[in-house]
Amino acid sequence: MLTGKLVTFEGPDGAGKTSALNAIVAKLQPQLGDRLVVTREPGGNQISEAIRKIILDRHNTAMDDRTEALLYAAARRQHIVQTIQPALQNDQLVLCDRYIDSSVAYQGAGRGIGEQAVYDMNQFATAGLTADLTLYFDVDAAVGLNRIQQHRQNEINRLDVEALSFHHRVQAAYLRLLADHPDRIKRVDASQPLDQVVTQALEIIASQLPTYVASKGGEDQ
Ligand SMILES: Nc1ncnc2c1ncn2[C@@H]1O[C@H](COP(=O)(O)OP(=O)(O)OP(=O)(O)O)[C@@H](O)[C@H]1O
Ligand SMILES: Cc1cn([C@H]2C[C@H](O)[C@@H](COP(=O)(O)O)O2)c(=O)[nH]c1=O
Repeated sequence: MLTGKLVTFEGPDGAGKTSALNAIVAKLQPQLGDRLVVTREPGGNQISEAIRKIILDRHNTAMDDRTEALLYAAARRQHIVQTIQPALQNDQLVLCDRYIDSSVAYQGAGRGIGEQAVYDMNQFATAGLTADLTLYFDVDAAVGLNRIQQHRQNEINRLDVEALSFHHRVQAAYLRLLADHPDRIKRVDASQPLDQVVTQALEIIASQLPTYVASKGGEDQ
């Protein structure tokens, strides 16, 4: 039985997901210890990280859009089987940097393969494993890309260098997902300074998953 919880972090490139995730982990680690699992997509284990290298390599300009979608889904399948599922069976709280919504937004809308088609393909890959809670880091696509250009020049991948119109399609798809799944996806205002982003994200996690994370002023769990 999957008694743990899966929390996913989503948003446009440069929204600040990874920065916020690192700060959240620093705050939750003392409370949760081994009960906390932190991972990312594509990646999280040796096989999925190897697939990540192929997908994000800027030299792979010949990669077909459907090949890209299938590689993300393949990395996800391996990640679920090797990392996420065992942690959920072990009652752990899994914080995952990106998951299936990224595929729907980037491959479905960004590449134009079709959001429903990419979702359906991922149902095969995930066997229906859905996040319990998704934090959507909401920032304008241009602001996110600008942050990467200004501060993260050393880590620009094959998707980051796509045209602004691609990133706008991705952002629009995310906003549709947010509207369509109000129970699962919660908005974080990622245009705020990082410390405020982290506070808001932690408040949401505490309010949605009180058995894992004590809310501010509440008793430690
Ligand atoms: N709230 C913020 N305000 C200003 N800059 C920020 C904020 N959050 C993160 N940054 C900076 O923006 C850059 C991108 O942040 P980060 O890598 O956390 O984004 P990300 O959402 O994980 O991006 P990607 O999905 O492309 O990996 C980093 O240089 C980070 O220091
Ligand atoms: C999971 C997933 C990711 N992507 C894109 C989004 C980003 O541009 C990169 C991952 O890089 P990050 O620095 O780790 O955010 O991959 C995607 O297009 N589809 C997906 O399913």
